[in-house]
Amino acid sequence: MIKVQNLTKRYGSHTAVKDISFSIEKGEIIGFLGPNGAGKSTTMNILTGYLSATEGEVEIAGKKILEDPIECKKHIGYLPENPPLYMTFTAREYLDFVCDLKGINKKYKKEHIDTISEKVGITHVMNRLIKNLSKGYKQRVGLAQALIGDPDILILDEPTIGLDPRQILDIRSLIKDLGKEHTVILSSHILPEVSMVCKRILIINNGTLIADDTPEKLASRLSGSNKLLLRLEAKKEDVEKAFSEIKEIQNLNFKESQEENTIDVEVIANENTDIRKPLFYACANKNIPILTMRSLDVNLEDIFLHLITEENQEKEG
Ligand SMILES: Nc1ncnc2c1ncn2[C@@H]1O[C@H](COP(=O)(O)OP(=O)(O)OP(=O)(O)O)[C@@H](O)[C@H]1O
Repeated sequence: MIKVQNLTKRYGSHTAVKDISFSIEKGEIIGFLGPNGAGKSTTMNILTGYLSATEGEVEIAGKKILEDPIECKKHIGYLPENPPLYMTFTAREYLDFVCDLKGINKKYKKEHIDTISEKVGITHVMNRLIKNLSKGYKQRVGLAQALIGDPDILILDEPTIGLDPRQILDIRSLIKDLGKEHTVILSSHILPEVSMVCKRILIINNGTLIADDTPEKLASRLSGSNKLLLRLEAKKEDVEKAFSEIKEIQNLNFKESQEENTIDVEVIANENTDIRKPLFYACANKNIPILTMRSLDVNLEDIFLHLITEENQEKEG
């Protein structure tokens, strides 16, 4: 659906995006992450045809954006960081205007606007002036604007910035729903947001793509192992004895537990092994009750900081 090849963007002598390549298949929800100034907005603006690249190519649905910009733009709905809303218009007037800009047939305009406003939950504010809407509703109108013309790709730049916690939850769940019918690229520096909504993550730092993977794979790449936390009703020596036969275990870290007669143990196992069953049988053989067994996942924040620090250190090195 989207193919980016060797994309570079220079502003004068400053290179904002350096030789980035990736492709996105139909129906994917991609998180585009990076610290401030990393090059996210520049990349998005090139994908949407607002900026031209210094070098490299962008293909949308098989067409090159430089050769066929109008055809490419028909596939894209864009919600910029600051949605281009006209404050003195009502929501309906504004969406009507966007329909005209996008060349929607007059006959279907009303029906199209009604369908979209229902989808983004603004039906009851359609006749209110945009300037009088809350920030959350303004953002919904911005999303409705992006959906006009039924584009198959949605590019959303920091869609929850400046919203209150309730509005953030609402917009996130709306984006998740939209992801069922659209290919979505979501730029954000809010890590939980990306891990909640996206199946694949691209991380950009200093204009360079430093990661492109699922949140789970990024996590295991960071830890290089997998960790489980167990609470067992046993003594440390008995646990050590019970687990001594399991070859995949790299390390055991014992911790004091809050519950009487129990012990917490962090089990670190080899990468790509699932040792839950061997642990269960080892405990069952020694009559050790398992009170808790859970994965200790590395969170996205850890991954992000690790990759960015690693990259910056390599550069300095
Ligand atoms: N028009 C411009 N002229 C010169 N430099 C620019 C211009 N636009 C962006 N830059 C620079 O290019 C780099 C990348 O900027 P960009 O806005 O793409 O980053 P970003 O990842 O979107 O950051 P943020 O999260 O802060 O929006 C930054 O160093 C920025 O200062």
